[in-house]
Amino acid sequence: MSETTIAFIGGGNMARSLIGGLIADGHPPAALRVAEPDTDRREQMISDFGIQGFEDNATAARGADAVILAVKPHTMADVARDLGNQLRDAGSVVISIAAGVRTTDIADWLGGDVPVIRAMPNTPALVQTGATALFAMPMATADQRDLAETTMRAVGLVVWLPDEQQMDAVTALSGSGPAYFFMTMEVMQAAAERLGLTEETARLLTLETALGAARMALESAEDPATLRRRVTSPGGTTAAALEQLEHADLAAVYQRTLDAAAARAAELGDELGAQ
Ligand SMILES: NC(=O)C1=CN([C@@H]2O[C@H](COP(=O)(O)OP(=O)(O)OC[C@H]3O[C@@H](n4cnc5c(N)ncnc54)[C@H](O)[C@@H]3O)[C@@H](O)[C@H]2O)C=CC1
Ligand SMILES: O=C(O)[C@@H]1CCC=N1
Repeated sequence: MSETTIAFIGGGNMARSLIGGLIADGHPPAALRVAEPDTDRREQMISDFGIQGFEDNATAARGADAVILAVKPHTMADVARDLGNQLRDAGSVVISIAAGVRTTDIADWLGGDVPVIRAMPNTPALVQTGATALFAMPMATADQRDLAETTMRAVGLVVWLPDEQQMDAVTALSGSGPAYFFMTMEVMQAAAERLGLTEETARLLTLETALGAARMALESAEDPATLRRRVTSPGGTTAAALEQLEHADLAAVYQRTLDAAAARAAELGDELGAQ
């Protein structure tokens, strides 16, 4: 990737994943900046990645090609209001990764004519297998969209959304989604340990099975339902196992799971937009 200067405002979990993924993709650490008020976290980022760290948001953002707002949704209004004058004048591409917070609200907090791009990445960006959805305000230029896309593509898959409302569904699916798979791994490993495997054996087999299934589903021309049927011998072990998942109504559980996340994203947007 070219030496685009990217400033992260907020150096928490998601910024760390994006920064790690960008560096693994070859982005020069010297062209990455983070503004993080927590001294320990800031120093850790500087020593882990060799990037530039700042206590002050405006100093980090000054002259950057892209400014990624990576603070918690509730902190976004204050951060955007403080950076507004500077970002409006500098022409930096402003990308928010905050769940729920709408582009028009961010643009208002920034003080008006700023074409905000909203992104919903996920933490596997750290290992360059992230999945990011992007939405740009209509006033964003092709160059601004390109820069956002190139930045996020360096750490994984990118899709564009035609409608910002879909961002709540994306947040529920791929933004929060790694946590659902991690929880599945936790409980599968624990169940295998109760069946008598050692912790290490159960861990390795759980993780490799998850990776293998995801890779196979991605690379195969067949859909997951077909791949599932191929594991399931009639009267065999998988059939006995899947009967339990069907009994637990996994489809309903996942519908409620994604509904809850999407509803929370919409609620955050309403709550914070009223500020
Ligand atoms: N963690 C995840 O998997 C994902 C998170 N997001 C979004 O990314 C954003 C950040 O989330 P996380 O990294 O998980 O949170 P986090 O709490 O780990 O990071 C936020 C960071 O912002 C810093 N901060 C607080 N006030 C600040 C200020 N005024 N100026 C600059 N920095 C400030 C905090 O010290 C903290 O290090 C959120 O809006 C979240 O919705 C989006 C996709 C996935
Ligand atoms: O839990 C959250 O609110 C954030 C957004 C998506 C993943 N983590």
